[in-house]
Amino acid sequence: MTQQKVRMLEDRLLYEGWNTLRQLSLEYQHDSGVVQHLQRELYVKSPGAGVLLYNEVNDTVVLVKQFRTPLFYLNEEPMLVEVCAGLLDGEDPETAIKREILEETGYQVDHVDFVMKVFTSPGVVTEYLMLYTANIRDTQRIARGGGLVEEGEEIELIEWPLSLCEEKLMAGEIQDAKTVILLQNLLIKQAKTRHLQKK
Ligand SMILES: Nc1nc2c(ncn2[C@@H]2O[C@H](COP(=O)(O)OP(=O)(O)O[C@H]3O[C@H](CO)[C@@H](O)[C@H](O)[C@@H]3O)[C@@H](O)[C@H]2O)c(=O)[nH]1
Ligand SMILES: [Mg+2]
Repeated sequence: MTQQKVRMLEDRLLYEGWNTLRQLSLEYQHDSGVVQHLQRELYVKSPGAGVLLYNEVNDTVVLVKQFRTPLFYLNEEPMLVEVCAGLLDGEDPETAIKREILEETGYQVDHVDFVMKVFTSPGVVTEYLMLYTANIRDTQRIARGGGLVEEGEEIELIEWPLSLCEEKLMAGEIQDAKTVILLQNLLIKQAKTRHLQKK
């Protein structure tokens, strides 16, 4: 970017809690040369990581289901099915996601493959997610998982055949964006492999 296009006039703290709400005043220069004054609220939130756990032997995917407050607020079904994910908590993303996998699902995973970094809501929220896939086997499940009760977590494990995930994706029944991205990524990779094998 063109730092010269944008100049910070003020960065004001509106609220500091679990996350931080700020208000930026900016001077923004359009390509036409017109300079405009913008005020933008910003929810400053630490980054996270998410992982698609794929069991190649069973051809299944392990997902988590948990209560999500924003959906409750919107009067939507608040128990959301997602890939395992968590906040980085100051750790490097790979260490953080391996810890989350164990805490939430009970699987011990030594290797994860990086897929992509995505900004989850770039108009308002600073959050980005580091997304991974990991191959798991039944024998790697060394604990119950379920999340940290002392932090208010109650996580149900779900193991769905990949074919069922695909059906749900196509029916628009997977509502969490990081989960949609990772499932589509796996399905595209598998389709590409099949295509290459046919050649
Ligand atoms: N006290 C308090 N605790 C909170 C608050 N918000 C979240 N927590 C606690 O913070 C912990 C967060 O759990 P993680 O597993 O680390 O994160 P996550 O909620 O699964 O978030 C992941 O998915 C999100 C949704 O897609 C992502 O937004 C996030 O970056 C991350 O990837 C939970 O124990 C939750 O109760 C809050 O406002 N107050
Ligand atoms: Mg989590």
